[in-house]
Amino acid sequence: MEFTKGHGTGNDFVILPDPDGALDLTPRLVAALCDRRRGIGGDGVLRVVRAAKHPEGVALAGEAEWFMDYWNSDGSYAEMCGNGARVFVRYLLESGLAVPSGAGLPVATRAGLVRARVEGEDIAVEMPRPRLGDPAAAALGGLALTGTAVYVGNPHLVCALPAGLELAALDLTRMPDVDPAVFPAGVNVEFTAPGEPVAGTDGHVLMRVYERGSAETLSCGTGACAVAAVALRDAERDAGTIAVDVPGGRLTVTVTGDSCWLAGPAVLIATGEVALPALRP
Ligand SMILES: N[C@@H](CCC[C@H](N)C(=O)O)C(=O)O
Repeated sequence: MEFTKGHGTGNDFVILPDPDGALDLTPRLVAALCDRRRGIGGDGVLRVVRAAKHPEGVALAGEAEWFMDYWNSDGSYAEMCGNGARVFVRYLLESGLAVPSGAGLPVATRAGLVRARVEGEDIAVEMPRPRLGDPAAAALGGLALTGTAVYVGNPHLVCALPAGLELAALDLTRMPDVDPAVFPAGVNVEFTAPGEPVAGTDGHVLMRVYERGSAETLSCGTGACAVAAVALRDAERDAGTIAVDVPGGRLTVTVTGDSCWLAGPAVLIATGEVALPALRP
C-alpha cells in the first residue's frame, strides 16, 4: 500500500490514501504502522478518505470532499488532531487532491468541519473554538498540580508549572495521573511555563504534552489551542495571538470572537510502499 510520511512541528503521521474507504484499518494495523522499530513509525495515522465513503464523514460530504480519519499510535482514534489536520491539508494540496481556496479548504473530521488556508510556508487550520472547563488535578511523580480542563473537539488538561520548575525537568515517560471520573474518555495533558515576549503576539507559552493514545509527542496542535485559551483567560483577554513553543518548534494560535486558528509548518518527508501483510504480527 502507498503511504506518505509527514509531520507538523515534529508531531509525525503515517498518511494512507484510501479514497474509497476500501482499507480494513484496524487498531492493530494502526499500532503496527506506528511502531518505530517494526513499522514506519509515527504518533498517529491519517487516512485520507472521501467524506462520502466514510460512515463518520458522510454527513459532511456536501461541504467537504475529504474526511480526516485520524488514529493515535496505540490504535485508538480521536475526535480531532490539529497538527494532523495541517499535515492532511498539505498532503491534499501536494498530491493534487485539492486546490487552495480563498474561502478556506474544508476538511471533514470527527469534530466537524474545519477550514484550512496556506499562509506562506505554513498551513493554518480553523479549529473548534476551545471551551474552558473546570479546574482538575494532575500528578506527575511527586508533583501535584491543578490545571484547567479545555475542550478543542478533544479533551485537554492544561497545567502551569510552579515558578522555578523547568519543563525540561519533567519525566513524561509515563502518563500523568488524572481522575478517570473527570476524564472518562482519557485526556491529553499539557504542562506549561511562561516564555519571553515574542514580537507580534500577545503572549508566549512553552509547552510539553503527554498525549492520550500516543505518549509524549514533540507537538500537539489542539494542545497548543488549549494552552492559548488558558493564556488569554489568564491575561483577561477574549482574543489575541499566542506563540506556543513545543519541543518540535513553534505554533501560533489566534483566537478571535468566534474562531481559533492554528498555524505552523506542515511537511511531507517521504512517500513509499508498505507491505501490510508483513506488519501484521
Ligand atoms: N497531536 C494531535 C492530537 C491527537 C489526538 C490526541 N492524542 C487525542 O487522543 O485526543 C494534535 O495535534 O492536536
